[in-house]
Amino acid sequence: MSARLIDGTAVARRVRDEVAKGVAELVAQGGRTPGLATILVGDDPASEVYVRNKRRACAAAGMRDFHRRLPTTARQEEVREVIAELAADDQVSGILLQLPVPAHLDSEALLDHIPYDKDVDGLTVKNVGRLAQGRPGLRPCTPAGIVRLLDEYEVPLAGAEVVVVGRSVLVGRPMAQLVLARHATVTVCHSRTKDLAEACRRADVLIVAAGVPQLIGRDAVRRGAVVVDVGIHRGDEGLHGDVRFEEVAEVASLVTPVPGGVGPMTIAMLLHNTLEAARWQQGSAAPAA
Ligand SMILES: NC(=O)C1=CN([C@@H]2O[C@H](COP(=O)(O)OP(=O)(O)OC[C@H]3O[C@@H](n4cnc5c(N)ncnc54)[C@H](OP(=O)(O)O)[C@@H]3O)[C@@H](O)[C@H]2O)C=CC1
Ligand SMILES: Nc1nc(=O)c2c([nH]1)NC[C@@H]1CN(c3ccc(C(=O)N[C@@H](CCC(=O)O)C(=O)O)cc3)C=[N+]21
Repeated sequence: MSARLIDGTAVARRVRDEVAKGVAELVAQGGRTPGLATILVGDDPASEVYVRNKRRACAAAGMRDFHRRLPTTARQEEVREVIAELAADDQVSGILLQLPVPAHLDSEALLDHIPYDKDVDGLTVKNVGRLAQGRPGLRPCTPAGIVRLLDEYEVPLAGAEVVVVGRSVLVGRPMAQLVLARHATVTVCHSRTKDLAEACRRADVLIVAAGVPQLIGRDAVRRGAVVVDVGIHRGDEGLHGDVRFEEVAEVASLVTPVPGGVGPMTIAMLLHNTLEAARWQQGSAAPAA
């Protein structure tokens, strides 16, 4: 392996320490303690793990932990009422509806009930629009965490060719917007892209969020490129991403591992967003781009 590893666990620890400091400062200045409310509908085991980790991290940073658990059978109105109650509670700075929700629920309609200044996932129409317009607002955690990782490793984005594989509302689209705001030349690939490997070979920075195990091999990576693997797949022998790590590490200059890459940053940025949201609600400016 010739690539250097991007250590997401280490950077995430730094971000979490910064947040803990920020929380203590806010409280020392007489502000309200930030609080994160997580909503989990149903009993998907992976979602349970994620939500548990988010809640722990939140408590470790000195924030209040609010949690609502609803059964798989919960009706749209029941979830909406829970969101409304949390929206009205000024101890709650951030509201996160864990996705996916059971298929009979309309997740877009539910997200729209989260006040935009408590939308720590950055998924409401208001924050998505703010990002698209290049205005300040709360940004989706995973792509924001990736930008932070690239900054920490001094990967230049201005003028760089960035290829994003995936166009989901949670990851691919906001990822493309964030690097565009940093003056990258952006290509977004998806399941209808004609020649994926060819498109990927353009990349100085290749960000893969397709949710397909082993999708990206060395034929899709230009020598010296930076490769960020967002995918998470739970196999018998542990976690894997969307990238064939061993072979890609032979040609890339920097690569994120799974686990220990993007995942820990997602949680760290959620805490960051919760602190920013609390400040915003208490009179500070909107979170900076
Ligand atoms: N590490 C972390 O913190 C996080 C990890 N994840 C993981 O990242 C992955 C992606 O998540 P998410 O964006 O929510 O997934 P979605 O399933 O919502 O989106 C996947 C995207 O990839 C595209 N795609 C699917 N197959 C191919 C293919 N063969 N070639 C090119 N593009 C393809 C789809 O295209 P189309 O639009 O045409 O269908 C779609 O745009 C998952 O493994 C998820 O578990 C997600 C969030 C956070
Ligand atoms: N509304 C919403 N917001 C999300 O941010 C969201 C979501 N729904 N649904 C699911 C995805 C997935 N996701 C991850 C978070 C942390 C790790 C993470 O911490 N991963 C560790 C490993 C953790 C483990 O061992 O399982 C790592 O990669 O090192 C991974 C994935 C957030 N998501």
